[in-house]
Amino acid sequence: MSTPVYRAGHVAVIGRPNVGKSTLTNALVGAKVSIVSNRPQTTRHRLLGIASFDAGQLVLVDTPGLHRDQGKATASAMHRSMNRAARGALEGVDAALLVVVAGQWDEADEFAYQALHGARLPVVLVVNQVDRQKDKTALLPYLAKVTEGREFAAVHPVSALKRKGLEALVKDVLALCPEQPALYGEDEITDRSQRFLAGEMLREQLMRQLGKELPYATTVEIERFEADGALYRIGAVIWVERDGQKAIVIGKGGERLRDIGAKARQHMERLFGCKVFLETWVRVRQGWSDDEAALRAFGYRD
Ligand SMILES: Nc1nc2c(ncn2[C@@H]2O[C@H](COP(=O)(O)OP(=O)(O)OP(=O)(O)O)[C@@H](O)[C@H]2O)c(=O)[nH]1
Repeated sequence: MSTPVYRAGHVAVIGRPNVGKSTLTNALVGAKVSIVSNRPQTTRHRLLGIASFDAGQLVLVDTPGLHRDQGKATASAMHRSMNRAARGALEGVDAALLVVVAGQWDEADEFAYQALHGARLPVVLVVNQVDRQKDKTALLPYLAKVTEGREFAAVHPVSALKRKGLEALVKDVLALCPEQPALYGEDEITDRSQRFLAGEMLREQLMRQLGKELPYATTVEIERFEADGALYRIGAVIWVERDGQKAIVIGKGGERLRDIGAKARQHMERLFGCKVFLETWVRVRQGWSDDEAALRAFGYRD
């Protein structure tokens, strides 16, 4: 009897906001949550989660270079920069999951597809949220339309929320990964990595929601990270350099910071699988980026 093949690889999870990337990642990672972020990661990839199966391991990564700019680039400028950006961002990635919402295909979906295609990476189309489609007969024509003239290594209608269709998806994605041993241990979950991840999730929301307005010298420090039964109490400081920047992050009536915190908390709860009580403060520390001690405190130096 031949030994079963074990495959492992890095898989980019790409898609516009709210399509269900986090839900999908979490569903794939499953109960055996083994999120590791204290290992050095290439700056190009941000680790989302590690999904381990009998037949292999998928290291799910986000590739920040692939997100469409919030600004209004012209189509041609966008196309010019796209392939270059995609190639860089996707270095070391074995396959990509392009997540879309069943029944929808808009400009942002097309942008992501073109970027992935330009990088010559196998793209698996994940048609998510099929459970929300009332008219089940609409799925086939939709699939025919989106696959026409586009190349996908596989197409999988799924419901990340209801965990439907994931087994077949995993099988096809693993098939695109090289035969090699697991890249990470299955039980590397530690408070430290969760603490680190909490900071990353807040940082991600700052980037997403502030875009170009995000002051360059912004950093996140997790001051407090306590597990209180099934509740995590997390206190985070967002450091900026000037009062004006503080006002930008906080927004009118504190609305912006509230939105940023709410979304970050939602992601933390999903990834950690428990309730999170998140408190955030914006503090000003002048010239912190020049200050060696401050950089050390924020984890920028050993
Ligand atoms: N009905 C249904 N809802 C889903 C499914 N997948 C995700 N959702 C919901 O869609 C919303 C967005 O899901 P997320 O996983 O946060 O989406 P995301 O792509 O990670 O969003 P960003 O972080 O903003 O990019 C949440 O309310 C999810 O519960 C699904 O398969 N079915």
